[in-house]
Amino acid sequence: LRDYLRTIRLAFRLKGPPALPILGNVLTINDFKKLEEYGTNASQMYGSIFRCWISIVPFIWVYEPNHLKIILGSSKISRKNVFYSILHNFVGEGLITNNGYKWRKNRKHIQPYFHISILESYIDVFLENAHKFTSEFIKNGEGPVNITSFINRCVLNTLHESILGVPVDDESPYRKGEVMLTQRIARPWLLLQSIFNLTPFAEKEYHQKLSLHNYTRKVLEIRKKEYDKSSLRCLLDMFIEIAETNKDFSEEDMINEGVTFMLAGQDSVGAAIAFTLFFLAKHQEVQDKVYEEIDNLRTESMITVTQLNSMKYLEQVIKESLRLIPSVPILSRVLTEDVNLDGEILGRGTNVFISPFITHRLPHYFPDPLKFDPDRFSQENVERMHPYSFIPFSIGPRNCIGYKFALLEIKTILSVFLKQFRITLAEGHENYSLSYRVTLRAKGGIWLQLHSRTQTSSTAESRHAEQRKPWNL
Ligand code: HEM
Repeated sequence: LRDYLRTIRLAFRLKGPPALPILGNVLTINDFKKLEEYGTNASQMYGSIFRCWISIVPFIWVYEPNHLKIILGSSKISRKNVFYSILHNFVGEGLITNNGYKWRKNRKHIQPYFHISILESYIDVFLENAHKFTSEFIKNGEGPVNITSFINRCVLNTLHESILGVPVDDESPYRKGEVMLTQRIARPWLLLQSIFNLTPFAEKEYHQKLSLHNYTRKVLEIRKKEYDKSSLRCLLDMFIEIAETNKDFSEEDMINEGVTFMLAGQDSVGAAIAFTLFFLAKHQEVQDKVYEEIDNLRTESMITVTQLNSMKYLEQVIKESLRLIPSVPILSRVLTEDVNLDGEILGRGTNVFISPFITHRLPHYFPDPLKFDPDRFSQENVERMHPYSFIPFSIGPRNCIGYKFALLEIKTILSVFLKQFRITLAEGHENYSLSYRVTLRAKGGIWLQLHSRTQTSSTAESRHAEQRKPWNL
């Protein structure tokens, strides 16, 4: 109670958007235009921190890189808060939602499997799915096309094979699924589990979780039967290897983490690819430079980590796109110690929102912040950048474990696709409007016009598929 009263006193002193009695600011969560406006102008409107109210609970928004260094730089200062416990209902208890010993133990076990030398083994899967994705348009014409659902399907297939080790089938519950978190925040009485349990949403969520977990359990059984230590094919195989030597990594851990990785790597990557394509279609001169970089690569049958790492300009473009539209625009934490942010004391127990979206638009770190300019990420500019000013994958001990995986995947898909097609924006779709459900997305999708770069529609996909071993389910 004392911690709560301290935060209330702080919240009354700080500036923030106008709030309704009892509801506070929760209605804004479905007002994407307002969210975008606050996100873009926060520092000019409110200074270096501001408050909002989720019903009667104050949340403090923190976005200055020096403040983020204090909060995200150490796992002792903050922990994941009640919103992540709500996500337990969806993803189960995995790296994203856990705190303390459970999180530390699993992160330590899994981290080595995200070393670049191991990620290399996924590149075949990335490449095959990149060719499948691209060949859909070779077969079906050049548009205009809403590219979003094609990207999402490609990303789902890629994850299914690299995390679970099996291709997507009709039974896969990962094809659908809906996070209830934002709906619950918009109706804060649903944040009380006992009330939420009385609603049909609770039952839907329960069945969703059950099917995700049951399906993953079934796949794990298959992987166990096929397990061959000398050729680990997917992340579940690696989990089996961890469990062999670590008694504290149980079957439940494998399932919870399997579900977590499947959900963490989908919409985040899908949004990053879709928005990067949008910006490339809008900025032809940038697209030309990317094409120049990938033109020399022979991506038909193989691609290596070295080649992917050599695509420096493409990486700058992806980063600039993630700066403007970070797939995960808001994180949340509760402080476990008092912190002093330039003279403002945030007490233990204070809930904070951390917003990559706001940080990435701070004009004192990114001049002319709304301008799409990949040169911000040239090597010399990056050397001068505050390390906590660009945080699409978060930063510190709880950063995204999958960020290298994501960058390799995104680069593979984009380079194969852009080698085949020049893209422009479809008529009438020159702008996007944002919507938000834990990740950002383009309302109505991203519409592109495709222009084939080669007249001979080489069936690179089939050539590549011939070289890969078939999946033996
Ligand atoms: C563009 C793509 C991606 C973006 C922008 C992204 C962003 C993030 C962010 C911001 C966090 C921190 C979340 C928080 O603190 O609440 C995070 C955590 C995480 N991400 Fe990603 N992610 C991406 C792709 C992936 C992929 C492909 C995977 C898995 C293959 C993945 C797995 C995870 C996991 C397991 C965590 C929790 C890590 C921990 O707390 O130890 N992510 N990601």
